[in-house]
Amino acid sequence: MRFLDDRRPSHDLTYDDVFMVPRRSTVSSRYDVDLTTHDGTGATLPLVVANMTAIAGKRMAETVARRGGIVVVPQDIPIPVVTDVVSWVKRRHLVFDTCIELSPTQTVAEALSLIPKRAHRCAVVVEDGRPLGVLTLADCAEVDRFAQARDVMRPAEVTISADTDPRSAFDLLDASRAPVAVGVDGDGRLVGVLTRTGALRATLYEPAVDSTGGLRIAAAVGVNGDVADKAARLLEAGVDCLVVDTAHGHQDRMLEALAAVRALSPSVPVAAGNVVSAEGTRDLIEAGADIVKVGVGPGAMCTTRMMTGVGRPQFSAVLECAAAARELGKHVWADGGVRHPRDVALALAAGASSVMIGSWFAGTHESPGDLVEDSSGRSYKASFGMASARAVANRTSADSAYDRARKGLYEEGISSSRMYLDPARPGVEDLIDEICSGVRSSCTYAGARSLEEFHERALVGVQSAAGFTEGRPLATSW
Ligand SMILES: NC(=O)C1=CN([C@@H]2O[C@H](COP(=O)(O)OP(=O)(O)OC[C@H]3O[C@@H](n4cnc5c(N)ncnc54)[C@H](OP(=O)(O)O)[C@@H]3O)[C@@H](O)[C@H]2O)C=CC1
Ligand SMILES: Nc1nc2c(ncn2[C@@H]2O[C@H](COP(=O)(O)O)[C@@H](O)[C@H]2O)c(=O)[nH]1
Ligand SMILES: [K+]
Repeated sequence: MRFLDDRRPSHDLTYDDVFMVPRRSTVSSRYDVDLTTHDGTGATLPLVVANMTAIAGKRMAETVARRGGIVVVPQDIPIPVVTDVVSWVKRRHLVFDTCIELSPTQTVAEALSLIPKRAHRCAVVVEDGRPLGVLTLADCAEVDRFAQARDVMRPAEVTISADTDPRSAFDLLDASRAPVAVGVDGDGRLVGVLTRTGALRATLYEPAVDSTGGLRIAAAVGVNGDVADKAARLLEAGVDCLVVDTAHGHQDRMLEALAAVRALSPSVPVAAGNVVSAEGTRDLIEAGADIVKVGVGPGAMCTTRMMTGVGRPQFSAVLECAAAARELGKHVWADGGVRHPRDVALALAAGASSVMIGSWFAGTHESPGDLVEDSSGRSYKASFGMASARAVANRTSADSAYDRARKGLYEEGISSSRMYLDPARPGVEDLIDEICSGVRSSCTYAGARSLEEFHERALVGVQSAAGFTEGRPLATSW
């Protein structure tokens, strides 16, 4: 990456402060751009979902890995639960979504509480593992809440073998009025469902899979307690990347935790953070990190900068840390503060191998929380930061009352935030589509076919607040 006219600014910058200048290009299609990251995580997209309890659950993990990204399960989840989640995610189908299954006698009331948990907006009525029909929200409208699924369901108009190629599935769905294709195995047992858009996506994205063909997933450990034991159990569970995470990553306890993890000789990459300086990056790499997580204070749920004055504008932090990591043959993830596809593109231009996203994905069907409606009928999910009073209370629930009270005094995150679903993009895959379109297009403007070429060719300038505002679209007239 170069600054325009080699004018490197004397002050630090964040994403909104910068823009990219188009360059002469030989890339004639956005589909010619390869978004694979080469940081050893095996992701085919440069997207990592942040280890936040309100965001990174098993449904998110399945959905994101199917499109090529990777989800980090938070350190606050008990390890036996993480073990179950890892094995569940690895058993998911690579094309079909896992769907909600209802027995024929379950009620419409139950269906209505379950269907909003899936972006494909339906459930499958199943008997002895075989699909009987499909139930959508429309089928449940104006029906007695105690009516049974078998009396309200519609027949599965498109039932296909789970090894049907996605392009044929797309054509079948396009020619029908069915909301989903129901996928079955050779014995006619339910495998999952596929929407028309899902079939399209299956032709465009490549799932992030391990050597045995299971979807990839990462998990985090903190720096407290017996880090080596927790890390060993997560590796045993089969995680594809281990993340050692604490607010202030450039501290002795982190360096000791990394040494303990490295002593296990993990065969998967180890990520660690957070830091915002070249010195911090080098120290973490020297202690054993393959990937350094960069970002102090940019997160949407984060109050660190207001509480402490500590942090660093994220674009400069990523640029400096990525350069330091590259000198040592290692990588950085740009963690936090990403709200638009442009922010992802700029972090990659600055040299990040991947971009970590939390809150943006909180307001989607796939985040773990229940969908709630506000007084005006808009749907949202509740979210919270991992250093918020809510998360600290959860993390310290086994401590004595005194210790909990002591720890409860330190809060650096928001405990309750409403993340509204975008009606046009209510699923995480809709957001991934939007991000990938933006980033592919950024790469072609820079004349790059890969993320490495993008970093090499990106030409970045500094803009005023008015420059940023000029780039925003206008919803109504002046
Ligand atoms: N990227 C960011 O800007 C930030 C991210 N977070 C996220 O919140 C989650 C919880 O992190 P964390 O609070 O580190 O929790 P941890 O459970 O990992 O605990 C951190 C430990 O380090 C000690 N510590 C020393 N200095 C600090 C410091 N400046 N901030 C916090 N702890 C410190 C604490 O001891 P003692 O309590 O005795 O001081 C505590 O025992 C993580 O997921 C982290 O990534 C949190 C804040 C900022
Ligand atoms: N200071 C705090 N930082 C937090 C907290 N919870 C999470 N985080 C950090 O934010 C990113 C995600 O950023 P986002 O803008 O995409 O939401 C996450 O990975 C952490 O580094 C918190 O409570 N306090
Ligand atoms: K913030």
